Amino acid sequence: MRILYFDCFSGISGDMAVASLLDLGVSKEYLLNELKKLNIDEEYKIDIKRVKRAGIDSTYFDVILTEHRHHARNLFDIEGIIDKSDLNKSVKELSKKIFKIVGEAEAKVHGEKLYDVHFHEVGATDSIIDIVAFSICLDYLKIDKVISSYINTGRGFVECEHGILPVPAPATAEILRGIPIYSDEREFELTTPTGAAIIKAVADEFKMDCPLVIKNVGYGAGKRETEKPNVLRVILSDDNQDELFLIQANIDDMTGEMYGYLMDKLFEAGARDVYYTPIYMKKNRPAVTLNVIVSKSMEEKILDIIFTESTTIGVRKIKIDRVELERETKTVETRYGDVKVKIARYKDKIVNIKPEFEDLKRIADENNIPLKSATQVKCEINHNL
Ligand SMILES: O=C([S-])c1cc(C(=O)S)c[n+]([C@@H]2O[C@H](COP(=O)(O)O)[C@@H](O)[C@H]2O)c1
Ligand code: NI
Repeated sequence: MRILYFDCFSGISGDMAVASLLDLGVSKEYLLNELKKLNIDEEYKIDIKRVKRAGIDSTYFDVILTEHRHHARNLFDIEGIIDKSDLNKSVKELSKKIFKIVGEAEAKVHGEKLYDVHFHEVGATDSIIDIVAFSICLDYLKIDKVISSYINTGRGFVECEHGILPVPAPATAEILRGIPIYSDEREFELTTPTGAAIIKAVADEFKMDCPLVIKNVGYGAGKRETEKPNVLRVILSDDNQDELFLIQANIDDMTGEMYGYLMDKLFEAGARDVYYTPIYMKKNRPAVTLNVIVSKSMEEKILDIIFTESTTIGVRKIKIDRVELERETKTVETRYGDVKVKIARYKDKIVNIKPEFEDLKRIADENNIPLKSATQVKCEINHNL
């Protein structure tokens, strides 16, 4: 599984997000060629260079506006530019999802209707390029899961076209509802509305202590130099090449509460799977087999938990092989909103299309409809794919 972890200890902005993915290895030429598909070349130039932030060599990405004409574009105009382009479907969907998050927050903060919000003068082109560039880079990396740290927003005040705003800026605060945030002593805006919308749109989870097998690390520079490194760090974790083991133990002397706790701990520590099977052991004792599937790099951490949190004094370890289908995750628009869908292929043919259960659950809750009805969007998904 390819996991991308966003380490937002100095926050996240649109520029930093794009820069971090370029630093991770996305082809610069590929990104620039894809961006041409937006057909707004005459409005901007792109500056990509290497800079140091508190001694860390990082990639810097900036959009320089070449026109001083004001493009007071609303969400409808921006969706039109994206839809008319030859960008691929996933890039279009993700770009529109991010823009909608920014638009909804601006609408809420300024008390306007979503499609009445005007993305501001300079902001429009800049945000279009940041958001679409990010979507192109993420699509290029073919990531299975995105995890983010808690978000450092910065603190103090920021001056922008509105005048002076508190940090996090009102739109940023609105976007980050429900997401864990914090700030340190730095009196700057570390997370911008665009950065917040990007992370909200793509992160499947927000957690600080995350087991990762580091394959590659990228650093995207923030605009200003601060004492602490003002960079967004991204970590690519890919344990697909890792050897896999099935660890088993037969246990007849634990309580149900202990089994529940043990399973939570094992998943948190990075087990690929944990399951219990009921068995009868020696002396006719009803008991349980603990089964844990784990990659070699996580094995020690998992054994530490088994031996401290269960009563077993030994385990069996079996090396296992897997046959995995090629898979990709797409976001599909439905009448109830966006749903993530996992598509699996066998010999180049689609053999399975599965909407994320969590998204169906959200649809059922938000629309106050039975889960059974939410699962009926499957037909719509097949049609819109
Ligand atoms: O232009 C507008 S409406 C605007 C609104 C807000 C609100 O919080 S409301 C904040 N800002 C500030 O503009 C810059 C640019 O942000 P990007 O996300 O476009 O990079 C940033 O300082 C925002 O806080 C602008
Ligand atoms: Ni605003």
